[in-house]
Amino acid sequence: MIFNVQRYSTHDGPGIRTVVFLKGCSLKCTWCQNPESRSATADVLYDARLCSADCQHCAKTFPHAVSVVNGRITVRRAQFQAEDLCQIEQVCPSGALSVCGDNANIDALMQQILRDKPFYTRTGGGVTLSGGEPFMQPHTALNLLQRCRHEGLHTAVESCLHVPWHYIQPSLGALDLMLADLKHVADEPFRRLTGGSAKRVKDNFRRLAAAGQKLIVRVPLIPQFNADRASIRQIVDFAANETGCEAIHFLPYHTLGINKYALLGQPYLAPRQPLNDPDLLTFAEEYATEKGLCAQLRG
Ligand SMILES: C[S@@+](CC[C@H](N)C(=O)[O-])C[C@H]1O[C@@H](n2cnc3c(N)ncnc32)[C@H](O)[C@@H]1O
Ligand code: SF4
Ligand code: SF4
Repeated sequence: MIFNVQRYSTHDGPGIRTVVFLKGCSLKCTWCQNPESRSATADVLYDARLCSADCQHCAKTFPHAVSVVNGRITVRRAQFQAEDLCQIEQVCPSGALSVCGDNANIDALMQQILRDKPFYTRTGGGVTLSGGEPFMQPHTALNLLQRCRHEGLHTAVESCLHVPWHYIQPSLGALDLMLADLKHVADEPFRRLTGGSAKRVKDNFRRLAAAGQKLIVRVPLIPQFNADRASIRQIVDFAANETGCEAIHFLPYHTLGINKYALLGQPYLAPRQPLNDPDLLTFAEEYATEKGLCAQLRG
């Protein structure tokens, strides 16, 4: 199940890349820029700004999932049946209702990826799997990585590492670069704001180090979570001492995904202002450099 294929990306590994976004994640980070990636199945999105509420085709076709209350459309996303999903975009003339997520045909996906092979070759680029958490679909991830490797393409994965090791390990033989998040090293804040276990992530970092995996650590800097000097010190110390990474990238918190929560009918629980703390970013860069890491701020 994939939800997007993005061509000509330059932020998710070296060179020009195609990024394939897989659905499903075992974390629920409150700040996630891709909330539509988190469930493993297709999501119904409803954008009230595009709906005139006049036609009411949706309520007539899917009375079990859509009703009209005081002239306004009310969508109960969980009530849509699997067979409704392929009709939704035909039924709604304005695009207010749409479906996110599709069962990928790997052959068709590879054909699409290979169209840009000249760009990858010229720039040292390739293919990055992202999400969601790509390793939540371990067989699809392995299949795609092996096929890209067979075609001579550089391969990368963006992962939160919050999965059982045996979901990750088989892919390592076909993986050139792991871009792995180290969101926090302390269990309490990690559990509170992502719903997961920092220990599981740290254990997987140690296993990647033991396997000699080429690795870049990424740290999203999130206010009221880890965007403070004490947390940054702890994270950088772990990255420097236990991961064998070649670089660390800090990603300042942004709110670009905020509108997608409304489309999913979910509340946005993270801060509404992006991180704006140049001194903290300078501190993070300098502290990581002091610890022997190649540090970068990424937009
Ligand atoms: C959407 S995630 C997908 C990969 C994987 N699930 C993960 O979290 O590493 C891609 C990158 O975006 C970062 N990210 C997600 N939401 C963000 C936000 N609101 N601000 C800054 N970075 C964010 C993640 O930390 C991760 O490095
Ligand atoms: S079919 Fe689309 S435009 Fe028409 S009422 Fe339903 S959501 Fe609105
Ligand atoms: S791990 Fe990544 S995809 Fe999953 S919720 Fe967190 S930021 Fe989103």
